[in-house]
Amino acid sequence: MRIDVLTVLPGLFDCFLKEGVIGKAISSGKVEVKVHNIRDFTTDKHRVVDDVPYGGGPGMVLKPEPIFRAYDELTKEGEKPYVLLTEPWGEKFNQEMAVELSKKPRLMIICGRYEGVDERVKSLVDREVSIGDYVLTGGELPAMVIMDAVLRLIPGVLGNLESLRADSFSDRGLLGYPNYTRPAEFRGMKVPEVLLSGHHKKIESWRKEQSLRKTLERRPEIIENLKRKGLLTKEELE
Ligand SMILES: CC(C)N1CCN(Cc2ccc(Cn3ccc4ccc(-c5n[nH]c(N)c5C#N)cc43)cc2)CC1
Repeated sequence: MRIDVLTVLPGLFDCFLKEGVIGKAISSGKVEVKVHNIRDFTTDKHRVVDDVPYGGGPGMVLKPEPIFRAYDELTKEGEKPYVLLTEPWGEKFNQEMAVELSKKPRLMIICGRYEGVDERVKSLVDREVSIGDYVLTGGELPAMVIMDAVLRLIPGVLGNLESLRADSFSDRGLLGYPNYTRPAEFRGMKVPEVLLSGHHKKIESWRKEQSLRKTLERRPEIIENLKRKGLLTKEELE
């Protein structure tokens, strides 16, 4: 998969693209992520990317020309990307969308800033996406959240962890089971006996039960949604 990111703050992506699972996936060539500074697609001496809003109002708006120039330049060759725009009021990003996006061969993520982008930029956009009902200062962190959730689903990115994942709980949006590691007792708090038993079938069913119980307690709508889609097995429903 290739992802092109358009932003006026490219430096925000430096650590994200170098460290951890995502950093390894990029350095090993499993995925390609290119971050482009929208300013590099301006033509004036001052490299202006924003302007005051028509009709008045606070703040500045990202101009359409540099973004369109970037899009035209980056789509001259190769497959046309599926274009996302991060927006405070976009469609809510979730695991289902991450799975769908992970199947696209090429994505482009346009990161807004200031009061957002000129409305005409949306003629390039396939999906306006929000990562949640809270207000951030720009679209770069949402772009990293989206890329993280999508790229971890690309085969080979998680390495051997993929094969260890018996049932893709998290990929169905279920909350995770409790994790423990050594020591077996810490400040009087013991690791559940079943996890020390070495009985894999019992461990697996304990983890499944814990995940379903936690999801039912904290996010019952996820269970209802999976029920409606027939994505819960008979024993999971008991
Ligand atoms: C009247 C006047 C005082 N109001 C001022 C606030 N305006 C709304 C407003 C609010 C914030 C921003 C900052 N911003 C710029 C581009 C951009 C992209 C994504 C997000 C974003 N925030 N939260 C998410 N989940 C997001 C995602 N994905 C935020 C962004 C831009 C715009 C509404 C008008």
